[in-house]
Parts: sequence; structure tokens; C-alpha cells
Amino acid sequence: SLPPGPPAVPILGNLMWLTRSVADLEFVFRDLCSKYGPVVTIHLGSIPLVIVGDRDLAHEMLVQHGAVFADRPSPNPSLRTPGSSQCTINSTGYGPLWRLLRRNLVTGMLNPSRVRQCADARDWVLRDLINKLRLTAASGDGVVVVKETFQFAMFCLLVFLCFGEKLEEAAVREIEAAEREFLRFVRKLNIFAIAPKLGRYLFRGRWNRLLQFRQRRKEIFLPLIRSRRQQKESKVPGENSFRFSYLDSLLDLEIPDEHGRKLNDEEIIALCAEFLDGGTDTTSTALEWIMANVVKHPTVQEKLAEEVGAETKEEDLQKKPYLKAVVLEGLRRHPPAQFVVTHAVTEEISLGGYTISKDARVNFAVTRMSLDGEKWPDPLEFRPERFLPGGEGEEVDLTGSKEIRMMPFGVGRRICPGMGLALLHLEYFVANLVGEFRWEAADGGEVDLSEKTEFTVVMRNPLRARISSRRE
Ligand code: HEM
Repeated sequence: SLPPGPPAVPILGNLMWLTRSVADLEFVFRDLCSKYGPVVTIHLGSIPLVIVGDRDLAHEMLVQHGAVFADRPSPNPSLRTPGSSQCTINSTGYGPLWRLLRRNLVTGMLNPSRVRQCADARDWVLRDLINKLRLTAASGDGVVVVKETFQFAMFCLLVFLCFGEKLEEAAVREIEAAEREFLRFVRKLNIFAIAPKLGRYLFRGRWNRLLQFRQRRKEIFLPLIRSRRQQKESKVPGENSFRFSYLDSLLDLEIPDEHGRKLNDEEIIALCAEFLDGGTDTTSTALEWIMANVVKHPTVQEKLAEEVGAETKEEDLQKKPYLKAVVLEGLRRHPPAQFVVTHAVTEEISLGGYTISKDARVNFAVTRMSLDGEKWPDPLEFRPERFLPGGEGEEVDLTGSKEIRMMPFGVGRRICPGMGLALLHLEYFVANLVGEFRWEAADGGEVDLSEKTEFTVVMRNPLRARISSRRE
């Protein structure tokens, strides 16, 4: 009584997933939906994966029966390599360790007062971003391709929040390149889950690359961790250091269930990498999609420019309803993650006429929900007015506690803990980019909104825009 889906084909089913990852689910899911409806089961080898594209069922699962669906599949033991840890918030099972790590991130770094204290860092990154755009435009006939500049800005900011250190550009770029390359490589690791021993034998090159990636991450992160530990012990801050960082909270953290032991370096590396990977490309992708729509829709841009004025300070963001609406519409129309991180269930449960077995995995079709024409008339149109008073999205609640309308950050116990920070970053950057420059499609051309899936769903043809200062 699992939801319907194509029959499980043991060997072929396995082989199909050798080359695929969750990123490919969207294409598989779209096809299956037309045949089986909005809730389908596919088989990853012997494991059933239920994909839920129905908002009401998602609400029942993630909110009303949140505890049953809050677990994660155990990290793949065949990917364990000597000297590296798989300890991350997103992969830790629903239990005391997950609660401890998540609470530490939320209270140690993401609580509103801490976030406010990092305003200088945001200002510094914004100035640098604006200068880079201005220089590129001056040397390229006014035209900028924003993707890498946005990605780098988000990396600078998150590296700073993570390590509490204002690093040289080259050092940030090294971390960025290593993490991005790793994320691109991750989808090739399915083979080791399906056939651990044979996989390592047949795909020795791939396995060695995984070892190299982990070694490289260690070589980059360990000196930063050691230097911060030393500063804390000696109480002498470094020249470019900030008062606190995510790393500080990890260095102080003790695990009560393990006799108060501290995290080891490998665990700290894994958690720092998660912070960077979770908060950078997700936000820069959303920023690029929003700006693409701002370029495509001059009336939206002018209305926004009028609301935000020349420069927007963080404390003024609250007073900008149209800005908020533009950001929400961007997240609805182009959620950076088409699916959430796969959930595991803690006990067998019957819901919506189906029985979800304890061994099942569950994922949620985020994009399908945001583009549901029943809740969002003309769902493909970019119309921020939906989120203003009288619109169908007025007072939408992204946490989905009463009902799910859109869930770009997930919903329930595993909801993205970085949601508040991400919304702040998006509002702050969009406001100031529009306040600073007038944006037009490059070469008088159209803005192409077609997509492709990388770690997030990105623009197939990165945004090329002509910018000119609004101050002249
Ligand atoms: C626009 C930006 C972002 C988007 C769209 C996004 C989206 C998501 C989604 C869909 C999930 C999975 C929820 C689930 O499994 O049900 C998630 C989890 C997570 N995100 Fe984000 N995220 C963003 C920014 C951030 C930021 C800025 C951080 C931290 C600095 C962050 C850290 C995390 C972590 C640690 C998890 C795992 C939570 C858990 O398993 O308990 N994310 N995010």
C-alpha cells in the first residue's frame, strides 16, 4: 500500500541510479506524475523512495506527524574514509546529537541578535560586490555576467561568519573552488552505496578522487581551525578577526551523551563545510534568479527602485513590503532546491490512504508545490503583487505550520535553520543592487529563464545584464 509507481526492477533499477542523483529526480518525477498522480514511489535498489507533490499530504507528514518524518537515512558507511567524518546536521538522524548540533547553529550563529552583529561583514561584502560589478561594467561595455560575482560574494560572507576571519581573496577563492568541485563530484558517488566493494574495485579512480577531495578540504580547513583555537586560548585576537564565529561555537561544544567530549577536528571540518555548502550557492542562485526577473520586468524594477531609494541599511529592510514581495516571488517561481534533503521515517504510518513502511525514504517536490495553479493563478508569471495585501500570497507563512503554500526551505522539524539569514541576505543584496544600478538585458536581448540542475537549480544561460549607475 505504498503510493503507486513504476514496478521495481532490481538490477536495472540499481543501474539506473548509478549515474543519477537527487538532482535528476525532477525529470523522473515529472514523467511519473502524469501517469501516477502527485504522490509516487520509485525504488532505489531495494529501498522505496516516496516522492510527495501534494501540499496537504506534505503538511500531514511534516507538520502533523513531524516526528515520524524527521529522520534521515544513515550516512552511507561505504563512503567513510580514514580521518574524515560524516558528522553534519543534515545527515544526523533525528535524536539528541542532531538536536544539539542544530541548536548550536541556531543559537550560536543564526539567532537574530548574532545575525545583526554581523552587519559590518555584509556591508563590506556588498561594497566589494558593487565595486567588482562597476569595474567589470567599465571594462566590458557596461555588460556584466553576474553568476560568479554573486557566488563569490556569498562565499566571502559565509567564510567570514564561519571562521571569524577576513581572509584574503585568494584564500576565499581556494575554499570556494574546492567546495564547488566537491559538490559537482558528489553525484558520482552513488555507485559506492550500491556496490561498495565492487564499486571501489571498478571505479578506483573515482574512489581516489574522493580521498583527494577530503584531504584537500582538511589541508584548507585545519590551519583555520588551529589558528582560531590558538587565538581563543591565548585570548589575543588576530589582526583581521571578528568577535565570534560558527567555528567558535563548535570549538566550545560538548556532547553530554558522550561524557561531555568535545568535537574532534574531523567533525568540525564536516560541520564547517556544511555551513558553507548549505548557505552559499543556495543564496547566490536565488539572488541571480531574482535579479534575472528584475531585469526581465522593468516595471517591477522601477517600483522596487522607488521603494528602496539609493541605499538600504539593514535596519530599514522591515519597511520595504515590495522588496519582500519580490524576494518571495523569486523563491516561489525559482526555488533553488527542487527537492528537500531526503527524509527517513521512524515508524510505519498510514496516511492519505497509503502505508509508508519504516524502511521507506520520503522526499517532497518543492517546485511542484510553488507552481501549483490551484493556489497560485498563472503560476509561471513573475508577479510580486501576489504577496501584497489582497494577493493570494498575502501573509504566506514559509514555515507552513498551518498549511503549505510553498516550501523553498522545507517545512517542519528539518526546516532550513538558515532561512532567516538567507532572506536577510537576499533582501539586503537585491535592495542595494537595484538602488545602485539600473539593470537592462544585455544587447537588448531577452532574459532566458531556462533551467539546469547543478547543486541547485541554476540558470541554463547565466544572467548577462547591462548596468548603469542610478546616481548619475
Ligand atoms: C536561499 C537559501 C537557502 C535555501 C533555499 C535552503 C534550502 C534548504 C532546504 C530545502 C533544506 C532541507 C529541508 C528538509 O530536509 O526538509 C535545508 C536544510 C538545511 N540548510 Fe538550508 N537553505 C538555504 C540557506 C541556508 C543557509 C544560509 C544555511 C546556513 C548558514 C543553511 C543551512 C542548512 C542546514 C544546516 C540544513 C539541514 C537542516 C537539518 O537537517 O536539520 N541553509 N535548506
